[in-house]
Amino acid sequence: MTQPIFLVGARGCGKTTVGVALAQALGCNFVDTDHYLLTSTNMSVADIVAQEGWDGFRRRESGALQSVTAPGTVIATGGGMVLAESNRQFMREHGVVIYLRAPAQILASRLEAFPEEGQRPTLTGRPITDEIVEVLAAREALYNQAAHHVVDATRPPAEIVEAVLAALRTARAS
Ligand SMILES: Nc1ncnc2c1ncn2[C@@H]1O[C@H](COP(=O)(O)OP(=O)(O)OP(=O)(O)O)[C@@H](O)[C@H]1O
Ligand SMILES: O=C(O)C1=C[C@@H](O)[C@@H](O)[C@H](O)C1
Ligand SMILES: [Mg+2]
Repeated sequence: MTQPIFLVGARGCGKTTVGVALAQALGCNFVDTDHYLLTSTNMSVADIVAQEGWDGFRRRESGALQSVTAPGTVIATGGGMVLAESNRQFMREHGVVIYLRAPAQILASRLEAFPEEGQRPTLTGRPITDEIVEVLAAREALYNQAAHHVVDATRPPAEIVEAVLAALRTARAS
């Protein structure tokens, strides 16, 4: 697999968790746009948003997407990467895009257990578990638009990796 693989989906769907395991299974590199921003700016998402607002963060994450995209790489994107049409188009044109889909209730329970507030500051001013319902409703169509494949992300990570590998095999065979 030389084409980059982009994982998209809401906060807590497992892009980072699954991405690490998928890269290992494929013998690929792994990068995470949120982690790339953290190390390249030395600021958390919350720091960037406090200094530059969400618009500033969105500009930086679009830049991060371009910087990390390379052959033989699994790329975990930030939950809002799909908001920009240019990012959706870039991912579809440069690689295979996988949407890890899970319902709001499951996302909320994962985020409640591991909030990581520095990396997931509130998007709406409401508590993270409340806002996930409205954020998912607003973005579901964008995740679907961006994706070449949609994978059920409610299962354990190892099973999700298997489902992604199966989707990639199907795509290669057709
Ligand atoms: N398939 C899964 N089953 C159970 N728990 C999971 C699964 N995937 C991820 N988790 C847990 O949910 C939390 C969020 O996962 P992760 O950080 O991978 O999500 P993410 O999609 O990268 O979120 P973000 O968009 O905020 O970066 C973590 O604590 C992780 O251990
Ligand atoms: O869903 C979102 O808009 C976000 C998800 C995280 O991955 C981070 O990129 C940031 O907290 C924004
Ligand atoms: Mg992540």
